[in-house]
Amino acid sequence: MGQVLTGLWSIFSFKRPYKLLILGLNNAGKTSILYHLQLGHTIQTQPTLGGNTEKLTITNPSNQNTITFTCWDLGGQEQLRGAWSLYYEQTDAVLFVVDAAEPARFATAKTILHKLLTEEPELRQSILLVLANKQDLDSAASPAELMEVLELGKFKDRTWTLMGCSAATGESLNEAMNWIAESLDNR
Ligand SMILES: Nc1nc2c(ncn2[C@@H]2O[C@H](COP(=O)(O)OP(=O)(O)OP(=O)(O)O)[C@@H](O)[C@H]2O)c(=O)[nH]1
Ligand SMILES: [Mg+2]
Repeated sequence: MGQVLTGLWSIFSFKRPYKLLILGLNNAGKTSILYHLQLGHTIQTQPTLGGNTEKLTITNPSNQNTITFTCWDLGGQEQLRGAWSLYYEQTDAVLFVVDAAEPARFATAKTILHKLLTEEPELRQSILLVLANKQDLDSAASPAELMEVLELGKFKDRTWTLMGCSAATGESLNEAMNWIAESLDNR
């Protein structure tokens, strides 16, 4: 009887996988991050021309819930960014990746990120995690520096955070996914 009830409960409490969109300028490290999360090690990447989609399953550390994500990693080259909006529908979380070692492109990254936050109705309910990637490089800006440059503090109505990470070493990638899982579970 207990098993039947548990089975029925799992049917009625079924949740669709969360949709995670991985965006950012080309060369930021989006694909490297996705596959490090999935495979647990660094892979060699090519610029993404369409998109990569992968399923990720993680355990929310605060309540041990198993959470499944459908992840979409889109190409960040300028001529490809116009197609991003085709993927916005029902996005639960945006992972916006910045190459922290390329200050010359911080202003462009900021413009694009602010546009996503202010001009895209389909992303209004999405939580946001900004990753300051390539922290393994000495020249990388710190998360605190990038926080200032990107001026995220003014987005008071949005659940967001910014973390440093490295797809080369795997530093902080699991913590990043844990933050997303906890934030979505608490929504
Ligand atoms: N040192 C270092 N290199 C990285 C890191 N993450 C990515 N890279 C390198 O940066 C380059 C671009 O990485 P990708 O993951 O392909 O970047 P992307 O954001 O997917 O780029 P597009 O697909 O063109 O949008 C590759 O040479 C990666 O090996 C990192 O954390 N540290
Ligand atoms: Mg890519």
